[in-house]
Amino acid sequence: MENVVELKGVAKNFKGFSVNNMNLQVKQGFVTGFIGANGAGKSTTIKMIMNLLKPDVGEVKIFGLDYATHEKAIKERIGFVYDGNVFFEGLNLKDIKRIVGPAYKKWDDALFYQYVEQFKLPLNKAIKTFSKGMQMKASLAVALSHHAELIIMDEPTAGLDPIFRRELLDLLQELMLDGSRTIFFSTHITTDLDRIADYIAFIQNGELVFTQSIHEVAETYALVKGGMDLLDRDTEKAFVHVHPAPTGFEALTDNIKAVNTIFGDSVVIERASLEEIMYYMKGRKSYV
Ligand SMILES: Nc1ncnc2c1ncn2[C@@H]1O[C@H](COP(=O)(O)OP(=O)(O)OP(=O)(O)O)[C@@H](O)[C@H]1O
Repeated sequence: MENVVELKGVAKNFKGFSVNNMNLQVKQGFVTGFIGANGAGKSTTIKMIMNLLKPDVGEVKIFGLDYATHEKAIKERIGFVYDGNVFFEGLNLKDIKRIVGPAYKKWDDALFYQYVEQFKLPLNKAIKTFSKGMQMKASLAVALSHHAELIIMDEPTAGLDPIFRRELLDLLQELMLDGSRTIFFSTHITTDLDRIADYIAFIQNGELVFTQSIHEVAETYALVKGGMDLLDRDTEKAFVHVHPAPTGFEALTDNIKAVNTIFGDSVVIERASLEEIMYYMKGRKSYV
C-alpha cells in the first residue's frame, strides 16, 4: 500500500515545545483524521507536511518525492485548507481565481464555479466581509478546484455550523469515491471522524501515540467499569489510566485480553470513544 505522506524521524524544536521522532504514514485512498489536544503539535506537523516549516532533522516525503527537488510538482497535487484567512483580505473570489488559477496546471474554472454556487459564496464581495464559515468554504472551493490528489486540512470544521459541517463531511465522502484521493485533516470534533475517517493519527505532547485504522482502535482500546475492591497494584497494570470514584472505577485499557483474564465477568467492558481515549491518555503518566 502506497504512503502518500511519509515522515521519518522528524523533529522540530521550539522554545518550550518540540515535535519528537515523528514517524507518520498517510495511506493513499483513505481518510486519516489527525487528533490531539490543544498545543499537541498538529499544526506544526501539518506545516512540515506542507513545507511551510522545515524540520530540524528527519525526512518528509510526499508522493515519494522530496520538497528540495520537487516542490512545484508536489504542491500541484495538494489541496490545502486551513483555519484562517489564506487570501489577501481586500480581494474577492473572482480576483482569487484569476491569481491562483494559473498557478495550477489542472485548475478547473467550471469546477470552481460549481463549488462557489454549492457553497453559496458571493463572487464579487471582498473576502474580508466573509464570516469565518464563509472564509473556510472559500478556502475549500479553491483547494478543490485543481483536482488535487491529496487534500490536507487543518481544522476545516472549526467555526462551521452543524449543517454545513455535515454537508462538508458528505462532500469529502463523495470526493473519496473515485478511490485515488487521500484526505488528511486535523480536528477537535472527534464525532466527525466516526463518520468518515478510515485511520486515526493521535499526537500528544509532540509525539505520535499511534496511527491505527478505526477498527484497530476499537479492538485495542476499551472502557472498563467495576468496583473499587477489584483494584490493586497488580490489577491496575491492565489499564492506561484509572479514574476512581466512590461508586466504582472507570478506566481505559489498551489490553482487552488482559482485562478479560484478570477480571472476567466482574467488570463491564464498553467501547471507548476517541474523546475518551484522548481524555484518559492525557492522564496516563501517573499509571505507567
Ligand atoms: N513558530 C513557533 N515558534 C515557537 N513556538 C511555536 C511556533 N509554532 C508553534 N509553537 C508552539 O508549538 C506548540 C504546538 O503548537 P501547534 O499549533 O502545532 O499545536 P496544535 O496541536 O495545532 O494546537 P491547536 O489544537 O490548539 O491548534 C504550541 O505550544 C505552540 O506555542
